[in-house]
Amino acid sequence: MWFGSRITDFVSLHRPSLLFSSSIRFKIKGKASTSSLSFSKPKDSLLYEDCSEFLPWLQQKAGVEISSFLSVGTSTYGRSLFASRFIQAGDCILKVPYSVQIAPDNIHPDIGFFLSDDVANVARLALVVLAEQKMGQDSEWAHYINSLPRIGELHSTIFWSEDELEMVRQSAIYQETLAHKAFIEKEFFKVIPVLEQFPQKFEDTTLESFMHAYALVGSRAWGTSKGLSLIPFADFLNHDGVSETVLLSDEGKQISEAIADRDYDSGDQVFISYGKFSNTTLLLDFGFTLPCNIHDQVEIWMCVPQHDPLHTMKVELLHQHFMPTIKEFDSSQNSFIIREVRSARGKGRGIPQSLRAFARVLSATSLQELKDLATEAAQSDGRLARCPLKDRNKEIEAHRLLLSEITLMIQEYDTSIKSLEYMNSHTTNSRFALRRQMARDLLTGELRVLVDTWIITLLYKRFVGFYIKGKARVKKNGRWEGQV
Ligand SMILES: C[S@@+](CC[C@H](N)C(=O)[O-])C[C@H]1O[C@@H](n2cnc3c(N)ncnc32)[C@H](O)[C@@H]1O
Repeated sequence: MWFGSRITDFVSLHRPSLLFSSSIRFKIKGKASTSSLSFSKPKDSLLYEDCSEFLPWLQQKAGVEISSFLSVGTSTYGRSLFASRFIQAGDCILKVPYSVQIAPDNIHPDIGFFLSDDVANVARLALVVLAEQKMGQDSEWAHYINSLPRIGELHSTIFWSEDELEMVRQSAIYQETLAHKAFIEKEFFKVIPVLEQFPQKFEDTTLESFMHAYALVGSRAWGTSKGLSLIPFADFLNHDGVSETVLLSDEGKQISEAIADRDYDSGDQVFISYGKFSNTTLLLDFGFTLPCNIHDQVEIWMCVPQHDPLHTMKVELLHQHFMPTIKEFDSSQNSFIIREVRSARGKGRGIPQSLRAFARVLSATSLQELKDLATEAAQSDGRLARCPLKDRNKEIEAHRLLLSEITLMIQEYDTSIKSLEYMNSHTTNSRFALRRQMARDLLTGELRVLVDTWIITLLYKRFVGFYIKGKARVKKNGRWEGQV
């Protein structure tokens, strides 16, 4: 679906972990099949707060109408936008001019002068937020800045305590969180000279407040055609994993706008899609999870064991064929992302080819087999072990290795999820309870993907086994002989 040719660009909520991709675009695809997932809450469950001054303030600042369809309120997701009248699919529900968006170039030129080029846009925008916060009511953006979540109100795993993080140690998010925190810390050290140069603006800034501002930007700035921007009002829209509404950027008219993908009754909460994100991304970058996320995925680590007599040759072969290795851990380890398979016929993203290839290399027991794999790769497109092994028993062995790895992971995930149940089950700490629920959503989603993959791997292994039986049995003199 394409909403008019005058629209020049899609914009997407910025992903901090994709800091170096300047423009991230998400195409609108066919509607995903999760009709059971509905994010519209019953109207009486909404906690309306008086946010009625926000839109008139922004419209006055912009000098144009921004929306006649939406009003600002509060729901269980924090600040939210609601239909103030019936919305029909295709209606343009908001138009926010570039003039009332906050971009890195809003940074005061004197401050910008002292910033080194390698300070990324997220950090620059975080400095704008910090400077405006410091100005308090004197800020021209005070209405907006005051409406943003405060320290302690964000739930990205970068703000989780060590004990809380322990809940998700099983998931790739654990290492990603540590890496992301280290990255933000580096950005902080880069901007310290600027903070010291302008004490009147930044004297109270600490690593904690910088991280908060950084996470605010990361969870609500949009990658637009003019770079990264905070778009007041539009950033009150919450995420629905199956929504087809995205924020669009019209460079000609210098506005960002959103088109409703469905009908909404007056009073319904209106949603948008931040992108096709797994719970790992949602939790790390936005501080929330979906209970049943159709974009769930899991990272699986495979390694060539040190005790394998062909260890060195296998690692070398994998290197030669560009299998990425993670040097910080162990040069013989590889990580693979497994995504959910969405239909009984195996349509969608199941076991990645690279993972099967890795398992095939792993199952080799002689130098000759490795040489054969290298020759086969050289004779085809250069990629290693992309086709089933000619020796079916070897193919079965490769998938048996995969199965045992996945089985182990399933057991570990199961143990972690069970331990969440027993953990302070009567806790009165609502923040901990919320984070524990997020940990549960994350781990159960990843476990679901693992179980699906386990079934597919098992079926494949069985199928190859039947094939061998069929080949090996030969009818001689009217009688079946050979391997059964
Ligand atoms: C762009 S802001 C949306 C407005 C936000 N609710 C607020 O209070 O300002 C993104 C934040 O909204 C919240 N959020 C958005 N969609 C959500 C969802 N489906 N479930 C839970 N929280 C959500 C998360 O806290 C996220 O970091």
